[in-house]
Amino acid sequence: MAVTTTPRRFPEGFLWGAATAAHQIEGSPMADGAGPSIWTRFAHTPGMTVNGDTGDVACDHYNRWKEDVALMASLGLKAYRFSVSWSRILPEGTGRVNQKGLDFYSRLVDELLSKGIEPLLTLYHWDLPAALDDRGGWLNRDIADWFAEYGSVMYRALDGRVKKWVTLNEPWVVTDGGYLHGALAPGHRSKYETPIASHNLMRAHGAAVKAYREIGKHEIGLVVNIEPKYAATESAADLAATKRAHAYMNEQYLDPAILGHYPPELKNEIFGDAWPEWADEDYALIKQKLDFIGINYYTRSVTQATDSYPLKAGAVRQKLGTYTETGWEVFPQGLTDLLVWAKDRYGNIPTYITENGAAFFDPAVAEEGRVRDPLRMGYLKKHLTAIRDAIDQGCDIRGYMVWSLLDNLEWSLGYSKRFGIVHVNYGTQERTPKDSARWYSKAIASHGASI
Ligand SMILES: N=[N+]=NCCCCNC(=O)[C@@H]1[C@H]2[C@H](O)[C@@H](O)[C@H](O)[C@@H](CO)[C@@H]12
Repeated sequence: MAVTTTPRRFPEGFLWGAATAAHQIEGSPMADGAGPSIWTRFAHTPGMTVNGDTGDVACDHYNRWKEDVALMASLGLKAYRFSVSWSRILPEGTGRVNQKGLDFYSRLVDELLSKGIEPLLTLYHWDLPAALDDRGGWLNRDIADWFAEYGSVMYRALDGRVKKWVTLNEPWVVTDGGYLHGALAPGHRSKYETPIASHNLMRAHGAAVKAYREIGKHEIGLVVNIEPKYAATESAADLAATKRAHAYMNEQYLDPAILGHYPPELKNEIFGDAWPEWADEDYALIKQKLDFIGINYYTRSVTQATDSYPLKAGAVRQKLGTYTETGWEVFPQGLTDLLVWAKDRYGNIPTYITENGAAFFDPAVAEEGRVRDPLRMGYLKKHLTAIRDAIDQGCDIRGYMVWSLLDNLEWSLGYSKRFGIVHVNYGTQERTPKDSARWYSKAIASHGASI
């Protein structure tokens, strides 16, 4: 008997797109009256990035935005997730608006819409205006008002043309990288600053959502990077470490945003006396109704007890695992597990996979103009299948944004890691769609049936 398999189709209206971030692709950080960001400063500080790489040129998207939108259209993208550089809009972070900065994003949005590509706009993707960092940045409680002011400028300018807004990209990485371990801008290393920065990020998120409800008429959400933690053994120590790691990365941001409280492990088992007592009005500000959440998924972590500070937990490399160029295990089942966990904990809020992708060593562009990246194609296939499985288990997944459209500046790792489905020759700025881009185009055109 012939076995008929229904095509692995995705829900009607599933939003197929790709994601980038301002500082990673735009270049020209100081053009047209923009102010410096903490990443302009950090990357120009000797030793902070691989090879001293900076965002001064990047993918020159600030000048090539029109051709990049044409490229997105040629791939059949239905959506494009990008971020706005706060210091292009408000060079001092607050007060004076730089109209030329606003005009850049207005033109970009109009071009996207003219090609039938839906814009998803992230207000904050790590590039804080340096002028605000000089005033304490995420350590200054006033930043909730500064961020709401910036958001309001953007809402008034673009709401309606932009119908899906994101306040923050990955508050966990901003805090863990920028304030605890110092690998990311502004490069602090303080157990005491970390909870304060994290809490102010969430207060700012709440203030920006509140401001949106006054001005906007569409949708706004929060994007988090979460990563399933699996205990390395059933020992009490490893189980406790796994619980701490899960609370610290996966619950720390969605819990206050949606449930109105932090996981108790943060104070009781991780930060201790470094965890301040927060006022009730802070929790009320943070807990604002969200229209959607964005989940950025890259990998899992098999977790054991370690003497790491202050988490006392760490990942165990899997002997039989497959790893990407950034040292992350390829584990698509983790995405299914995580989406089901989020559905059960947070009430099946409409969810977008706002980032998913991998850096593999890509060959140079072949003479016939091809870039063969079978490992990336396999990664995308497996993770889209994992999303299908989560949908079959009742998760309300509305779309998928591959990270990333273009090879780009991988923060402190500079240009040494390539996540793009489109290859960028940084010398000539030539874009070459990789095999994974061709594969992704087919997946979009077939609503996932070709996966
Ligand atoms: N172990 N381990 N864990 C993996 C933890 C992942 C944390 N990094 C991210 O999620 C960043 C996100 C960022 O938005 C983008 O701007 C970055 O370019 C990508 C790629 O790095 C990802």
